[in-house]
Amino acid sequence: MGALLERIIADHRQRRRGSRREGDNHRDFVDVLLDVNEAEEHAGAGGGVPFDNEAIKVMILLMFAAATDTTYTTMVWAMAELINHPHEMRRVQDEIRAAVGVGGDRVTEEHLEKLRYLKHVIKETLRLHAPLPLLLPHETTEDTQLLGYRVPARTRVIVNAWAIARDPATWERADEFVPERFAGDDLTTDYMSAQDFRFVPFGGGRRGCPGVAFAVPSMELALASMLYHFDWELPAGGASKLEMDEMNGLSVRLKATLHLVAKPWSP
Ligand code: HEM
Repeated sequence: MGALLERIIADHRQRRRGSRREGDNHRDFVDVLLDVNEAEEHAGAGGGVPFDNEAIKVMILLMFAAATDTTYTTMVWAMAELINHPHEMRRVQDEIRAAVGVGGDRVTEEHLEKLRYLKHVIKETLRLHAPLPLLLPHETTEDTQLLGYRVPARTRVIVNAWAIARDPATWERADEFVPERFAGDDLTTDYMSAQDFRFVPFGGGRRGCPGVAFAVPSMELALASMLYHFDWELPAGGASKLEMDEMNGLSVRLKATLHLVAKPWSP
C-alpha cells in the first residue's frame, strides 16, 4: 500500500509539472495535499510537523479508513431496516422509480433532490445505527462548567451519540424505524446544524466529520440505484425477519452477514 501511494504521489507531481505548461486543469484530493506541501516548501521549514510525502500518505489512508467503513455500514443498516419494513421499502422504491421513470437508464445526481423520502430513510437509519455511536474521543482545552459539573482542561470526553439519538424525551417511539419523523425537517440545514443536537451521527463543531457532504450523496446515489433496479427479498426458506443485533468493530455493524436476493425490476 505504501508503494502504491508513493507511486500515486509521484504521478501527480509529474503531471502537475507537465500541466503547468499545457494548461491541464484536472485537480483531485492528492493535488490539494500537494498544494499544501509545495506552499510549505516554498515558504521554508516552519519548525512544525513537516507536510511531506509521509504526511500525505497518512492523510490519504485516513480518508479511506474514515470513509469506507462508515459509509457501507450505514448502507447495510438501511437495507436491513427496509427489508424488515416492507411498507417503507415500497414507498421509497415508488419514489425513486417515479423520479427516474420507467425504463430509465440509471439514477444520477440530478435525481437526488427529488428523493425526499430516501433522505428520511437515511437519516432514520443513522439515528438508529450511527456507525460511530461514541463519535471519536475529544479532549477539553480549558476548564469548563457543564450542567453543574466542573470538567478540568485535558479531560477526555466521550459523547454518547447513540443515547442522544434514542432519547425518549426527544424522540417519540424512539426505538422504532419511522423515516416519516423527518418529514418536517429543513433538508438544506442537514446533519451538522450548529443549533440542532437532537442527533449527531457525524459529530459537530470543528472536529465534526469533514466527509458529510460527500458521504450523504454517495449513500443516496448507491441506495437509490440498488432500489431502482432491483426488488429485494430475504432468501427463501430462511427467517422471515432479520435479526438486528449489532457487532462492534471499526464501526458498529449488523452482526449477521446480510444475504438478500436481488430480483431485476420490470414494471
Ligand atoms: C455514513 C458516513 C459517515 C459517518 C456516519 C461519519 C461519522 C464521523 C464521525 C462521528 C466522526 C467524528 C466526529 C466527532 O468526533 O465529533 C468523523 C470524523 C471524520 N470523518 Fe467521517 N463519517 C462518515 C463518512 C466519512 C467520509 C465519506 C469521509 C471522507 C471522505 C470521512 C472523513 C472523516 C475524517 C477525516 C474524520 C476525522 C476528522 C477530525 O478528526 O477532525 N467521513 N466521521
